[in-house]
Amino acid sequence: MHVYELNHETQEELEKIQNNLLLEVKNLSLTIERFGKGWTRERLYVIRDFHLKIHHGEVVAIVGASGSGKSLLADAILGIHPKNSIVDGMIKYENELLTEKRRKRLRGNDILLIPQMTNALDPLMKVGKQVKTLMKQNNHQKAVKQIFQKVGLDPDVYDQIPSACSGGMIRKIFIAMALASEAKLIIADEPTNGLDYESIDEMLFQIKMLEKDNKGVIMITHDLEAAMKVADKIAVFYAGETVEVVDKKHLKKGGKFRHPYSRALWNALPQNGFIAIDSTQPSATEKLTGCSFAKQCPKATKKCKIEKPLLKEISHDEMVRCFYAGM
Ligand SMILES: Nc1ncnc2c1ncn2[C@@H]1O[C@H](COP(=O)(O)OP(=O)(O)OP(=O)(O)O)[C@@H](O)[C@H]1O
Ligand code: NI
Repeated sequence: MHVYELNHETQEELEKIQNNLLLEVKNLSLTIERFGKGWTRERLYVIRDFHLKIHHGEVVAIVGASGSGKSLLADAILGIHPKNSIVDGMIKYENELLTEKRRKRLRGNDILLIPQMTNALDPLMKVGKQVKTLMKQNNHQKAVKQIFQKVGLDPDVYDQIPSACSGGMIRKIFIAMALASEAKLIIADEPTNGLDYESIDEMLFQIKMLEKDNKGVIMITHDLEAAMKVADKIAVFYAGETVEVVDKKHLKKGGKFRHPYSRALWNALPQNGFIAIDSTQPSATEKLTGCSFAKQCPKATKKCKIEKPLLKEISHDEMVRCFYAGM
C-alpha cells in the first residue's frame, strides 16, 4: 500500500541532485566497549542505524535529546571517535568512499568541526592568528578583521587570547574560522548552546551566511525550534537511529512531522502547548527488537514491539521509520 505519493523527479533532476551531493551516511553504527560492574564487558550501542544526506549549500539539522550520542556521531563522521569504540557503515564524501586516508586529508581542510566545547582553541595564541592560519589565500590581518565584523565581533578581538573571550564570542570566532576556511562541509555541534534568545537568532543568521558561501552545514542540536528556523532539512535522531528526515518545505506548507517521536518533540515546544510525553530513550546497553520508540509511542501496536520498521523513502531525501506514519 502506498502511504505517500513519491515525487517523481526526472532523470536529469536526479543526476543534478546526485552531483550536488556532499556527504552521504548510510547504516552508520558506533558501539562502545567498556567494563561494567564486576569487570564484565559491556557494549553500548550509542549509534545504531544512522542515515543522512547533505548537499552543497544546504543546512541539515540533526535533532536529538541530550546525551543521545550526537557528539559521537560528529566524531564518527570525522573519524575522531574514542579508541574504545567501533564504527561501522558507509560514508561517502562527494560521491566517493571516505576512507581513513582520505578522511585524514580532508579533516580540518574540506571538513571542519565547530566543537561543542568552547575551550577548543589554543589558549596561548591570539584568536585572530588562529583564524588567519585557516586562510589559504588573502591571509592578511585585515581580511580576518573584516570577517570578524561580518560575524559581529569587534576587530580588536584579533589580538585577544581565548580566555579573554566570553562563550558567545568564542562561538562567533568558530563561525569566523569556518568562513575564513575553504571547507565545504561544516559540522557545528550545538552552536547555540548557552546563548540567550537574541544571540541564538544571530548565530542562526551566521549559519545561513555559511550556507550562502555554498558550504554544507550539519547543525547538531537538541533545540528543535532553532533547527526549524535555520535548516533546509531536519533529521531526527532517537535511540541512535534516524527516525525521520523532513524537508523544511513540507513543514512550511503546513505539513506535519511524520514520526510520532518528532511530533512529540514538536508538541513539547512552548508555542505548541508544552505537551510532554515520557520520552526516556531506551538504554544504550539494550539490544532492541522492534521499533525503538514503541514503549513511548501512543500509536504502537503488537507489530511495533516485535518488528523493526525500516526507513521508508518519501522522496529522494525525505524518509520516515514508522509502520503507520501518515495514517
Ligand atoms: N569515550 C566514551 N566512553 C564511554 N562512553 C562515552 C564516551 N563518550 C561518550 N560516551 C557516552 O555516550 C553517550 C553519548 O554521548 P554524546 O556526547 O555523543 O551525547 P550528546 O548527544 O552529544 O550529548 P549532549 O547533548 O550532552 O551534547 C553518553 O551517554 C556518554 O556518556
Ligand atoms: Ni554533544
